[in-house]
Amino acid sequence: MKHYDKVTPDGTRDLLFDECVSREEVVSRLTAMFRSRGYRQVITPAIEFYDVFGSSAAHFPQENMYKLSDTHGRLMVVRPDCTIPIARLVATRLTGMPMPLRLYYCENVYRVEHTMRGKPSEIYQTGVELIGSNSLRSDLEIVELAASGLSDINGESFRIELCHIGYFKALIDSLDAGADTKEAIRQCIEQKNYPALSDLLAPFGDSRAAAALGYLPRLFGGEEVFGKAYELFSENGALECLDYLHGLYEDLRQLGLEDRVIIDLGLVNQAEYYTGLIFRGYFDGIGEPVLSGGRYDNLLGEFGAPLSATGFAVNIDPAAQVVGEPDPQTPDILVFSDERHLPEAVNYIKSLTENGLVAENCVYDDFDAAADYARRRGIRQLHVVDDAIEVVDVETLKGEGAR
Ligand SMILES: N[C@@H](Cc1c[nH]c[nH+]1)C(=O)O
Repeated sequence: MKHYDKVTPDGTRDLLFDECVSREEVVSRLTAMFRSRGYRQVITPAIEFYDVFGSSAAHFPQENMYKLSDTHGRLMVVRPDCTIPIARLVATRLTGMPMPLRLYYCENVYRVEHTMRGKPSEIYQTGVELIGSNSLRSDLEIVELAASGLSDINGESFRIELCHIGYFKALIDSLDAGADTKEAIRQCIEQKNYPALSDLLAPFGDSRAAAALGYLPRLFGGEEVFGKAYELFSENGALECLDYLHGLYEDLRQLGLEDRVIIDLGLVNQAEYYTGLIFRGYFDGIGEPVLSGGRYDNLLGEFGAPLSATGFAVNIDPAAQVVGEPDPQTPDILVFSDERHLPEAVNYIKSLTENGLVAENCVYDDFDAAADYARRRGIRQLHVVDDAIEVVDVETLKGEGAR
């Protein structure tokens, strides 16, 4: 029988020292920013009933969720997303609160990764949800907050791609095709698979919607994208969606974000709860998105509380790659004592740490072993607690009365 006792499950990994520090750094910068804008933290369980994710609307395909059963045999999932449990939480416990609600979270999500491309299944995210407002103001707040957060981590080296899913919906709804074909078209647009897309659209001849869908992956860039998109298709609600996105883009330009924000009308994410704005954030040199978000005005209604909402989540690990070399976490002092002075040594460590130093307790009984450990660990000072404190410089092993 094959044993799996020395490996971690597919898509997961252990994180060591510096990686933990970089993670914490990203989380603390972002969450401090969220709090400074009035967002408050919530924590939802890591496991939820399957029905939360898999009921009528089924925003996540069941094959992408980790499942287990509880003691009553009921089907559970390990949360694949934070936004859906927050919709459940708000709808069941917070509808009496003054709206809008500003919530943030910092949690792992788990998504089964079938591609075998080494993508993670366990994704640590921090994000915000602004619930109870359907105005442009709230989308502007959210996109600006995303930009401020990315800039706080990586200066000017980021970009945000913006889309309005309503434009795609207007096009696809104008096409006389079955649900499977529509989903196949969406996937080709998302993956910018031009040959397969034109094959799928060929049966629709010279329909304007089909022509616009074929062009969608190329509707990418700045202001000029709007001109082209209006020209390609403006019926069936498309005009209103483009106007909305255009207004938002103008406001972001006035905020000085013109060079950071890109319009990408081909951004047709899989998470089907988006109803309006969709956006993604990238860092220069990091291939995967570090941030994703958008407006979801129907999700809370599925839980019985018809409230509009918008938000985003940052994937911490790709973001942590850019925060720079963390502090090597070497203690300042190793504190050594003989057995008779153990309590004094413990108190001495406490007094050092109260003064902002990092002091480690030595577990060895003999001085040479302590000095050897300090050298290997890069600790420069060894403090020997006896009737008095003796300070020994580890590099030279010289000090007052060094032996
Ligand atoms: N939950 C989404 C991000 C999001 C937050 N709010 C809205 N969208 C994701 O993981 O991609």
